[in-house]
Amino acid sequence: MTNSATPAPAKGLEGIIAASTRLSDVQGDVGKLIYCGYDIDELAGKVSYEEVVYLLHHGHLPNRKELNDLKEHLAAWRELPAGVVKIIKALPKDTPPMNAIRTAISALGCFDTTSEDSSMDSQRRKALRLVAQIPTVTAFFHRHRSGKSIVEPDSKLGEAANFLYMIDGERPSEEKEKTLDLCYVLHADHGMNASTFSARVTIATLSDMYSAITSAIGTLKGPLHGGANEGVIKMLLEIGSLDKVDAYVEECLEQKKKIMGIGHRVYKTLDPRAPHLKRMAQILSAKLGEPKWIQMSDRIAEIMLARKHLHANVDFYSATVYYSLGVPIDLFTPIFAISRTSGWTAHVLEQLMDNRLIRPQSLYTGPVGLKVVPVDQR
Ligand SMILES: CC(=O)SCCNC(=O)CCNC(=O)[C@H](O)C(C)(C)COP(=O)(O)OP(=O)(O)OC[C@H]1O[C@@H](n2cnc3c(N)ncnc32)[C@H](O)[C@@H]1OP(=O)(O)O
Ligand SMILES: O=C([O-])CC(=O)C(=O)O
Repeated sequence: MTNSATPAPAKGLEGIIAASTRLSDVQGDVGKLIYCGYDIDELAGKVSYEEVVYLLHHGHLPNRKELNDLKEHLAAWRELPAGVVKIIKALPKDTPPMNAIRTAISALGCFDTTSEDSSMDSQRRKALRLVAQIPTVTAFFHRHRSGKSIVEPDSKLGEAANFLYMIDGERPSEEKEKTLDLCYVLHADHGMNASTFSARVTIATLSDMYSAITSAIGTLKGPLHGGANEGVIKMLLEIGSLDKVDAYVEECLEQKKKIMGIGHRVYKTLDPRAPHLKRMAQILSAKLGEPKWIQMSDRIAEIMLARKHLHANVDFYSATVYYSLGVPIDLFTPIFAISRTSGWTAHVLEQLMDNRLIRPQSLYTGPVGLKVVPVDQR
């Protein structure tokens, strides 16, 4: 129901506070990101991804025993039901990995006999099990589509190392493992971003954990959200060299085409995750003898700041990090999803602890008072 006093909607829900959360605070005006009280700059390099998973799921950093228990659970829960492996192997090899992951996570719900158990103990178990299983799903699909045999998870390896092991079939170097671990830390949670909002909307109907995470994966996939990291590297490859950057960006601006990895709904200054990713990208690309990716990125960022007052976001430099690690381009967004599963599941648990259906209003702008004309007279 609307009338002339109804306020216009905030397009894209910009500026609307849709939920309270103790999980993360995105301070867009000053470019700060806080996880449960800790500044991302304080966490980066000091804690592992597993510690962040614990922080998000429990609200405090784990002590040694709590961390060891969490790692044991994660390692024990990585395996997939045979039925889900069968589904993954039946998927077309050329389907985008994000579609395969979305389907497999949904299928996991069908094979979990506790899927509809809404007790908080069961929800917590499912949350952590999904954090453990999404890397396996991703790696199994990748091996399947590459025509290679599946590599079973190695319970002796941590989350980052095990994922790299499952996709490559060999244990990663310490540098590779540490780099991916820090990427996971940086991507774990981010306030009421679109995919987290999807997860919360889904669980708020008292649906199940698998449905909520399936919704989130489908939302993260888009190029305006998590899918932008793949767009960034495709753009860099298309441009090809530093001397072609200016003309490329100018043409995009003229044609009102978006530059991937630039701009953010909340940050009006630099995304605080970007400098960490840029540092990693600089080190890795220099080692590979390919500094051009970072030089091109820097030039794009410089032009976009000068011309549009827009800054680089998390996806801008993560693209060069993953590319330099040798990760296939269409696994960039899945890596984001793997890490963000910790945040999504934490938000689902938080929503369930103080739930109310999420159901905003819409402003009707269509015609009124129409009369039905019989079908053959239309
Ligand atoms: C993990 C993440 O999700 S981080 C974001 C990842 N997404 C991307 O990197 C995709 C590129 N960026 C964008 O599309 C946007 O900046 C978003 C989606 C991130 C934020 O969008 P919004 O807050 O809705 O801003 P909106 O799209 O309305 O843009 C506002 C203005 O800035 C411009 N703009 C915003 N981002 C860009 C960009 N990347 N390239 C060129 N222009 C841009 C728009 O064209 C628009 O200009 P106009 O007012 O002259 O028409
Ligand atoms: O918060 C957002 O809108 C997007 C983002 O940076 C994220 O999800 O990490």
